[in-house]
Order: sequence, then structure tokens, then C-alpha cells
Amino acid sequence: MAIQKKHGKGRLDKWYRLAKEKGYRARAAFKLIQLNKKYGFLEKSRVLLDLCAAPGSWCQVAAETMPSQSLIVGVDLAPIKAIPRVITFQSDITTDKCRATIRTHLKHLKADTVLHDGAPNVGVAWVQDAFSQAELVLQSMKLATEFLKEGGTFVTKVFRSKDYNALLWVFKQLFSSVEATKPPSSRNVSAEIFVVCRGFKAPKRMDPKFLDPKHVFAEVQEPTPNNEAKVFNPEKKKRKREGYEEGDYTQHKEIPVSEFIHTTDPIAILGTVNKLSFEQSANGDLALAALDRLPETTQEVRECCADLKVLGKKEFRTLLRWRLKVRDKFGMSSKAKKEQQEVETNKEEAQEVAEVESMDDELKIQEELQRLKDQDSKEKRKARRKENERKQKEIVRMQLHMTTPHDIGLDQEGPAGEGAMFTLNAAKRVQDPAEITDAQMDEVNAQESDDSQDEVEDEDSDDDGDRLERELDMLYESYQQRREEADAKLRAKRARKEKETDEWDGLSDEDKPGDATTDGESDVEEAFPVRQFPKSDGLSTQAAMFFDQDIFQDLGIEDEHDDNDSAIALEDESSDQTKSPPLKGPSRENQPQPLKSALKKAQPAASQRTKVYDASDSESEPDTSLKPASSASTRPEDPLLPNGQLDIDIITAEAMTVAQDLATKRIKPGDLVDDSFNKYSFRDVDGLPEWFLNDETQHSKPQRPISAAAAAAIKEKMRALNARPIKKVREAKGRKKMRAAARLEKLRKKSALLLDDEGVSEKDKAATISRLMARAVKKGKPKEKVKLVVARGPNRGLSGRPRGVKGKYKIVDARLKKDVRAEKRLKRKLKK
Ligand SMILES: C[S@@+](CC[C@H](N)C(=O)[O-])C[C@H]1O[C@@H](n2cnc3c(N)ncnc32)[C@H](O)[C@@H]1O
Repeated sequence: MAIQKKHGKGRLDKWYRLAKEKGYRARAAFKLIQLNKKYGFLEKSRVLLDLCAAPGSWCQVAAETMPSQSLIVGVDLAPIKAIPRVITFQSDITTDKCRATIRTHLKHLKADTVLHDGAPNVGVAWVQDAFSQAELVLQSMKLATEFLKEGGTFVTKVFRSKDYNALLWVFKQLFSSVEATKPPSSRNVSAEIFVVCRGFKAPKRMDPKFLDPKHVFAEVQEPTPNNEAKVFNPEKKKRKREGYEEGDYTQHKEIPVSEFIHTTDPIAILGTVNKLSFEQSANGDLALAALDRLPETTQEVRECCADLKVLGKKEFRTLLRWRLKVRDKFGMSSKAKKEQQEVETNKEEAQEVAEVESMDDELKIQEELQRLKDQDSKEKRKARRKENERKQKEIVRMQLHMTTPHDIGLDQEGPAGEGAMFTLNAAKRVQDPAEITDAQMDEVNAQESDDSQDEVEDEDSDDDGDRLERELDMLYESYQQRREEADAKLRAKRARKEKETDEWDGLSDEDKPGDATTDGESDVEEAFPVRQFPKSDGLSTQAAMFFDQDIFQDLGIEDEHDDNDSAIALEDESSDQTKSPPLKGPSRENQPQPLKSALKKAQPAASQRTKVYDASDSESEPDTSLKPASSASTRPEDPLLPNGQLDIDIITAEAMTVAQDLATKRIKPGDLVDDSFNKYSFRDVDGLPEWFLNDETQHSKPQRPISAAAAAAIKEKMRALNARPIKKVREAKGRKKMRAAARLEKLRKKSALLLDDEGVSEKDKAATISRLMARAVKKGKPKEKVKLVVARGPNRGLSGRPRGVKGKYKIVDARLKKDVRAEKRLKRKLKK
């Protein structure tokens, strides 16, 4: 260790004296003590390695703090005087010999903690110091990664320098927690800082670059301009303006087009230049003239050359192709030159070097073009596969009777096509949906087998994508868990959601058509039986199929048929619950939440208070004689008042607006139903990740208008609600009343006894009763609090009321409390 003068700059500070006092070999001992106080790693360690340990104060602290029988090994360039319970040896920690010696001392054991407090050549030259210190740190970390056990701790000293962040980055790759701290005993003037890395990840394989100073501390190179991006992805505009490129301050750059043909880096030219000019110079340019006359130099090429900054990917490609053709023609291409090469002698070897360069360039362009082509076909394959998947999904949905053949026709041929909605041609052609599905399925399968070859190629990227998606899902899941741990509302929401998903018991036996499945049918069909053709009821087969869609199931048309006088029962879900599983489409299940609640709250409220509209004649005058929606139309969970009416309260301004609009006949119940067929009702959530759905649910809902009157009404309602005492307050008041009644009863009994006593005079009786009453009244009143005033400052030795104190008070001694406690303690002790 470098010898330091123990004077100046407060070297002989309190830590120095304390170290002397406690017998530590260096004041550095307190740094470890303070670090351990904060992170508590020594008590948990059984094996410790101290790198750069001389004179040995950290080893002393470790030996004191770690459990007995622990193994402590210390190493330093300088000799370390023997320390009880510590093995020390002299070696350079950067050498293999040192590593081998450590291995012999630790045997098969792994260290729980590795300490490093190394400081080479301290004080020679700051820049030099910092760098070699950083290198030493990296070396010590190399040893730590070899000897630390998984989850172990590495404590190291680092100097704040330009390499500090690089080191921290490396630590963070290898440890789960990395914290930098400066213990109080470390001098403020010192640039040293201690980094405590906990939770060693013990990776099976480690990138050697992590521990290579050349890589870790490499100066970051100025990025070369990415001309490839400019040329092959010109549509992607840069968000940030980066100003002029270094050393290039002209706005408009123009070069002769011959330069573009000759260059070995055409992409750099396309990425940096504004115009490729065909204009002849004063002396005339032969190459330019030849280029100008070439048939390959089309008008399109000329236009492209006129302004390179407005070109897209396609135009750039045209220019590159044109360049290749021209070079070919002029014998400049790699092919032509190769032929020439074969003939030429050794003398031309130098030229060959140049040719190799140019061939590289050609290859680069060819490769780039190939890459673009591949990318294009990959995108097409992907789109095709997606389309197939969608079709397959559609077919399963059809088997579930969630859609009709019209939808498939619509998808296949577009809205104006033959199979568009309402043409019913697709249904006409095929008699049985099962047939349609089989036919469709075959078609999809055939296409799939065509694509299978392509898919094998794509499999790798798909696997990666799937893995990434799974990882994202897991991350989202843990993020949700963390949020739920902190927020009870979220936990409740999750519980509700789970309950909702549990509630559906799947298809009941009744739902399954008896003859839909036979023994030989596939599992899919068993799970999702193909539905039967709907009953025609006097309609054509196509019309019956059309009206058999789920969207027509909830409209209560049949009820209307049965009983024209009955009020619309918007809440009529009882039949749905028993009839069919929750299918897609704008059923009530899929109606947006605000509308659902608005319907739930507004309809009965409106019907209870004012009027109920007849479904068959919504234009008619309100019929006050009609009863509110019958209990048969209520759901089992809707609470009922004793009089049989629904106990539903309007609590949102939205619902209030709907109720008011219904009551004032501004809207009709039918409008509400119409309104529920909006873009939010048909959310296809299949295959969408949960995080996306959660996020979308927050925003993807219709914004319904709120009237000022409704908002004011709800505000008033809430105000009245808040003004009511809460249950606890009511209970407390009740208890108080009960106690007062009990006291009165007691008093009454005592007075009766007193009155019966003949030995007491009337006057005494009256006095006793009034005394009893006064006491009873006093008991009922809350006790006035006695204010304790400490006899301090102006109150010391004060007789009489202290200033600013109202009501009862007591002057107490400042030490009184402590004395009283001490007395009590003493008494307890004596008792024992
Ligand atoms: C600040 S002192 C360590 C103090 C020690 N932690 C203690 O508590 O006594 C720094 C030590 O690092 C040692 N050192 C520097 N380079 C080293 C190397 N390459 N190998 C081993 N020790 C080295 C020096 O010899 C010096 O003793």
C-alpha cells in the first residue's frame, strides 16, 4: 500500500483515531462496517474473499462480524500481517497464479461475498489512476464471477470517472441489484465510491467482452452516417433534426452522373447527394455524353437523377439497376472484369485488388436487392397465412353458429361482391352449413399445404415471435400482480372478473342437438356441435337463417307476438341465460358497459316514476295505468322492494340523462337498442393479448352525452347522501342514548327507595335526589380535558394560569414523565 502522510486534509480525522482506538489496522475498516450496517451481508456470509486486503482492516472486520468457523481469504500485493481466523497471502490479483492460489484455499467452496478495495498507484496522475483503478475493478470482478456463488455479494471501490458508467452497466448485467453508496467514513474530497452488487446471477455462459477492458472502456465511436437506411428506407423520416453532418455544410449537392457510375459506393452517393447531373462541363465530358445517349438512360432515370431527395425505395432501386446495366455495357462490371482478369498477367495484380473491391460493391448491391426481394415475399407469405388463419377462425365461428354463411361470402368477395350481405347467394348455393364449412375447410387446408413449405422457413421467426409474446405476457402478468398487491380495488376487479368467467358452465345437454354428433365425428364437433337449421315459421330458408342470427335473439319479437300489450322488458335475460351460451354479436352481454348500466338503471326508474312505453306503439301517449316491468322480466339478482318494485338507484349522470330523456319522451326505448349497435359492440377479442384488452377497455367505449340538469341532479343526490351520518356515528349516538336511559332508570329506582324511607326528612330527600341528578347529568357530559403545561421557559416557576391556556390545566415538570416511568421500573424490579 502506498505510504500516506498522516497529516493535512484532515487525515488524522476521527475515523483514524477511532481505528487506532479499536485496534483496526486502517481507518478503511469503518467503510466496511458502515457498508455492512446498510446492507448486512457479512453476518450472512460463511466464505469471504478479500481482494487487495493489505494492511488487513477489512479482514479484521469480517473476522469479527462473520459467524465463527467462517472461511476468510485475503490477498494483496503487499504482505499482510497475520490476522486470527483469516488466511492471507501475497499476490497480484490480475495474475493466474493468484487465481490458482485462491482456488487451493477455497477448495470446492464458493464465496458468499467478495470484497475489493484495491487502489493502484494512488495519486500519481488522476486520469491514469482512474483508468487503472477501473481496470483493477474489472479484474476483481472477473475473480468474483469465478468464485462467487449464485446470489452472492460483490463489494467494490470505484472512482467516479468516465468509466464509472461502463462499470455499472457491466455489474448490472451480472447482479440483480447494484447500488452505489459513499459511507460516511469515506472522505468527501475523495472521488471513491463503493458499489454493492447483490444477487449474483451466476450465468452459465458469459460474454468474454463483459470482462475485457478493451470492450468495456472502449470510447464510443462517432456513428457513420447510415446511408443504407436513407436509400433502402427513404420513406421513414427522421423525427429529430440533427443539423448538418460534420464537415459538410452545403444544402444542395450535385455531382456528374458519371461519378455515380464509377463510384464503388453508390449507396453513399444516393444517400448524400441531391442531384446527379447530365450537364456537360465547359471542356466536355465523354463519359457523360455516352451516358446521355444510352438507350438505358430512360426519361424515368433522368427524372430520378434530377432530385434524389424525393425518391422512394422503388426509384432508388431503378437507379441502382440502371447503374449495373451501364457498368455492364462499359465493361466495368465484376463479370466483365473477371473475364479480363483471366487473361491478364501478374502485373495486373494491383488492379485485381481494385476489382475485388468493386466486386464486393456489386455483390453488396445484389445482396441488398435480394434482401429486399426476400423481405417482400416474406411479407406476402405472412399476409397469406394470416388470411388463412382468419378464414379458419371464421369457419369455427360458423360451426358455433356465431355467424352465417353471408359473413364468409362478404369476407371473400368484399361488400360489393356476389356474396355481399343481403344477396344471400352464398346460402343459396350451399344447402347445409356443415357442407359449407367442409368445403371452406378443404380450401383452406389445400392452401395451407401450399404454404407449408414457406412456413417451415418462417418457423424460426415465428418461434421467436411466440417466445417474445409469451415473455411479454409473463411480464404483464407480474406487472398486474404487483399493481394488485398495492391496490385493493384492482384485486376486487380481478376477483369479479374470475367469478364472471367461472360462471358460464358451457353448453348444457339441452343445448346440444341430440343428433348433431355421431360416434365417428371429430372432437371439435363434439365440443362445438354444428347447429341445426332454424325453423322456417313460414319464412324462406334463407330468411329463417338470416333471422336466426344471434343479433335478432334479444329483441323480444316473440314476446311482442305473444302479448302485444306487454311492456318492453329490456332486462329480459332470464331466457338467454338458460337458452344459449354467450355468443358474439350485439347481444346484451356484448353491449358496452355504460349503456348496460344505463339500461339497467334508467328503464325501471323511468317506468316506476312516470311512464312505460308500449313496445308495439312507442309513439303512443304514455300509459300510466301500466305496471312497471313485471318481476318476471327482472333478473334474479335484481333487488326488489317490499312492494315488488325494483330497488334500483340511478347513480350516474349518464343514466340520469337517459332516464330524463326517456321520461320526457326525447328518446324511445327502441332508440336505446339501436344505439347499442355501435362499433364498440363488435369487438373481436380472439387472440388479443390481455394487456391490450385491458388498455383498450379503458378507452374503447362510447361517450354518451350528459345533460347539465342530470349532472346537477346527481350532484345534489350525492350531496344528500354524503350529508347522512355514517353507520358508525349512528351506532355511537345510539349507545350514548342507551347509556343515558340506563342512568335515568337507575336514578329513578334510587329516588323511589329514598322516598319510601321514612327515617329521612323531606328536605334531606330533596337534597339527595338533586345531588344524584346532578351527578347523573355530569356523568353524561364528556370530561373536560386537562391540558398539561410543561414548566419550561417562561412557565418555569410560574404560579397561576400560564399565558394562552384556556380551560383546565396542570403544570408539570419536564422530567416528571421520565421520573414516573423510572419509579415504576424500579418498583417492578424490586418486586422481582
Ligand atoms: C486501500 S488499500 C486496501 C485497504 C484494505 N481494504 C484494508 O482494509 O486494509 C488498497 C490495496 O490495494 C492493493 N493492490 C493494488 N493493486 C493490486 C493488485 N494488482 N493486486 C493485489 N493488490 C493490489 C494495494 O497494495 C493496497 O494495499
